[in-house]
Order: sequence, then structure tokens, then C-alpha cells
Amino acid sequence: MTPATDAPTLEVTDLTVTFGRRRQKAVDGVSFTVAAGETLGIIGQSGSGKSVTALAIMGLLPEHAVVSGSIRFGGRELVGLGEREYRGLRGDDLAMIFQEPMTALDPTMRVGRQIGEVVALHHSDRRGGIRGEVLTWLGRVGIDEPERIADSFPHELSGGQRQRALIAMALANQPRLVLCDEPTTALDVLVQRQILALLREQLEGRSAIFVSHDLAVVRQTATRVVVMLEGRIVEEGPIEAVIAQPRHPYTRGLIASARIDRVPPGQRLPSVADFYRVEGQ
Ligand SMILES: Nc1ncnc2c1ncn2[C@@H]1O[C@H](COP(=O)(O)OP(=O)(O)OP(=O)(O)O)[C@@H](O)[C@H]1O
Repeated sequence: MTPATDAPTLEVTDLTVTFGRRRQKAVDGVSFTVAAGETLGIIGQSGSGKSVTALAIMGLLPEHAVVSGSIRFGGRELVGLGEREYRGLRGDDLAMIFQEPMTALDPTMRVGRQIGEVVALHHSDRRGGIRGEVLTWLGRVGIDEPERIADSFPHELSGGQRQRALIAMALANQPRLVLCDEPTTALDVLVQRQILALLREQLEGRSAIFVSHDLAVVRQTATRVVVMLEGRIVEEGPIEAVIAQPRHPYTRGLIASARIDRVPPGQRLPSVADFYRVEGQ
């Protein structure tokens, strides 16, 4: 018998998402897996369906979204799961790190309390040790003065500190899958590098999905990558193999014009229009 640990953490099969009466599919028959302990990169230009895929997994799509296909997480089907059951999964088994931490943090609540609420949410028995756990996590994500930061409101923190706090919040319950959606895009280049280094360290050995338009950024954290174009996956493979020998013309154009080996993380990828211009030459 195959041991349970060999089963993928996440198995997405033929996932399709449309919005309301719009005919075009935002995500169109997408299939991929995330093995236990691996970080999968999802790359593609703006509008290619990366965020919609991540939000479908998190059960965070708006009500007018029509989802079909299958998302199996630890053997459980998530498509069609009720909001109450999803709430039990989020923060505990499934966590998400967003691009803009200010929208994910409550501006009216001190940072330490917000992280503490996540810890307490699923472990009410740990109430006594919650403050200690919050401070430990803030230290672990590289916050120098955990006490002061825990007692601050989000607007009193720098962008980098806010993203560190959000990472602490996402990881505090040791989730089985962490989704990062452009977690460094809103930061300036220096802070972006620091947060990437932190994520690289913290995601090591965890199951994770790292969504970005930036191949150089994905390369730092992911072992495998899927390339999305207009709602579909056009290429997938180990990241270094895809960079060295891209098979799909879009990936080839993307790597050629992004000069992936030469550009630092943070540079934007070319758009589809750029790609067709490159191809048309
Ligand atoms: N709430 C929504 N209602 C209607 N259409 C939406 C909604 N959210 C996304 N879409 C559409 O779905 C498609 C895919 O969007 P998605 O946000 O997944 O792209 P993305 O690859 O993540 O791009 P970005 O990097 O800009 O976030 C786009 O055409 C977008 O307009």
C-alpha cells in the first residue's frame, strides 16, 4: 500500500472558473498537484488567472463566480464546500499571504492581538500561552522588537514589518498549505529581497503555492512551476528545467524578453502583446 505521505497535499483537476454571464473563462481546465513539502510556482502575466486559481483554493471567490472541476486537499473535496467548513480550514490548514498586507490586516486592532486571534481561533486551550507564541512568531519572521511591534497598530509599521507580521499570522498555526499571492510585489526592491529570503527560509519543507508575474522571484522559492496564459496552463516542470529549456513559445518569449538570467527579481514580465510582437518579428 502507498503510504499516505506520498499523496499530494493538493490535487487540482480541470478547474474552471467563470464570472457571472461573462463567457470568457478566467480559469480554463487547469490541473496541477502540490506534493507534500514542495513549493509550486504559478507564473503568468496580469489577468492570466493566477489569483483566481489561488482564491478558488482558499474558497474566497465572490458569489457570482462559477467553479467546476475538483480541488482535493488532503483527500477532501473543496469545490462545493460550505463557508462554515471552509472557515474551519482557513488559518488552520490553509493560509494565504497577500500582496498588500494592509488589506489583510485589521487597521483597528493591534498586530499582536490579530496574530493571537489566529492562534486562539483553532486552539482555545492555548489561551494562556498565546502572547508568548505571538512574540516567538514575530521573532521568527525577523522582527527585532517583537513586544513593541505586537503592541502597534498596522499603520505604525513599515511595509516590510507589516508583511512580516502577515507571514507570522499565516504560519502561526503550521498550516498544511500556504498560498502566497505576489507577496513581495508591493514592496521596494531592498525589502522585497529581505522578505523573499524570509519566505524561502520559512517555506522550506512546507507545501506551498507561490503566485507571481515575476519568474526571477518564483525561481527563489519554487522547485516546480506552472506557466499560465489566458486561464490555461501552457507549460509546467522543474523551474530550472523550464528556464533552461522552455517548450511553449510563450514561455520562450517570456524568458527571452525578461532575460531571466540577467535581471534582478522585481522586473515585470512582458505582456502577451509583447509576446506576440516578439513572435511576429
Ligand atoms: N471578481 C471578479 N469578477 C469578474 N471577473 C474577475 C474577478 N476577478 C478576476 N476576474 C477576471 O478573471 C481573469 C483572471 O484574473 P486574475 O486576477 O486571476 O489574474 P492574475 O493572473 O492573478 O493577474 P494579476 O497579476 O493582475 O492579479 C481576469 O480576466 C479578471 O478580469
